Amino acid sequence: MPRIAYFGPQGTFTEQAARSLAGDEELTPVETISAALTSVRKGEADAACVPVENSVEGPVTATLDGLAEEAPLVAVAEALLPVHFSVLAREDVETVRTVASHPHALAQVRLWLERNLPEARTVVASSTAAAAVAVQRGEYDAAVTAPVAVEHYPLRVLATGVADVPDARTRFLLLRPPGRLPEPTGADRTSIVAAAANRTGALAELLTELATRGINLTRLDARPIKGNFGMYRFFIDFEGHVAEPRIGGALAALRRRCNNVRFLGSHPRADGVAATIEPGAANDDFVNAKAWVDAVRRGELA
Ligand SMILES: O=C(O)C(=O)Cc1ccccc1
Repeated sequence: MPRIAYFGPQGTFTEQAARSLAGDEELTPVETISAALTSVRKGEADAACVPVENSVEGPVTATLDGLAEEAPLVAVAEALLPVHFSVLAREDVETVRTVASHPHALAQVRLWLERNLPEARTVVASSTAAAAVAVQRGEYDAAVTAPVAVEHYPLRVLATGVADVPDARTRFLLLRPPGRLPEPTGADRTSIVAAAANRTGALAELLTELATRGINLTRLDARPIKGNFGMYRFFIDFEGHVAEPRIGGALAALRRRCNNVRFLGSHPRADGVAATIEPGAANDDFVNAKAWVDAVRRGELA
């Protein structure tokens, strides 16, 4: 049976995302984002489900770095989950002195913790569910978890629906080895990672290639290139699908201009928001303009 490795253990937000993206695949929890990517690269799993960004803390750096290096993987689908947390504690705990969770979860409940558990020191865990496991084992007093965690880890529920930012969301990717791309839908996202040349204006030139083709960006993150102090690679998401002429043209231009470009996928957006098409930037505009140039080259038009 095909298998999806997800960032676990059981009861993470990523498991929820993987369930929403899975068909008949079996879901297998793994301990880290990097282990999920590795299991696909080794052929132990057919796909990996990992978080990529959230609206409070921004990028999930383990995912970005993991996609820029080693064998290429491409995103074929995404899920967008509203994120609010439960706080779970062991039955025997009277005063919560330690509260564990994934760093992105701790960042999203900082104010709530200050107000409601002022004596608690925060401790970073590999995931929200790993924090619940550690609480069960007696390592910490409480965990900030996904709402489903309590079904796997029977702890005392101190609070539910906890979120400093009410509309917080996290986006998750389903990643596979390169293969057939999802069909374009008109509401797609394309992702790349590129290392701009180290000279004045290089990033501006790269972005101009997108802007002049009427391509709307949805995310831009810089990450250091390890072992190369001061050098960065840029993760760029934008509206559209590589099958569309304006996106294909932009990727070709980036390939010419950048030291390194890696295609990270074109797939339907989870929110279904259709691409903004600027005047002159629709598929037909590109196709017709190319047909005109071809005719000029054949000597048929002036
Ligand atoms: O630890 C988890 O449950 C995850 O899936 C990562 C995460 C952490 C915080 C918010 C959303 C996703």
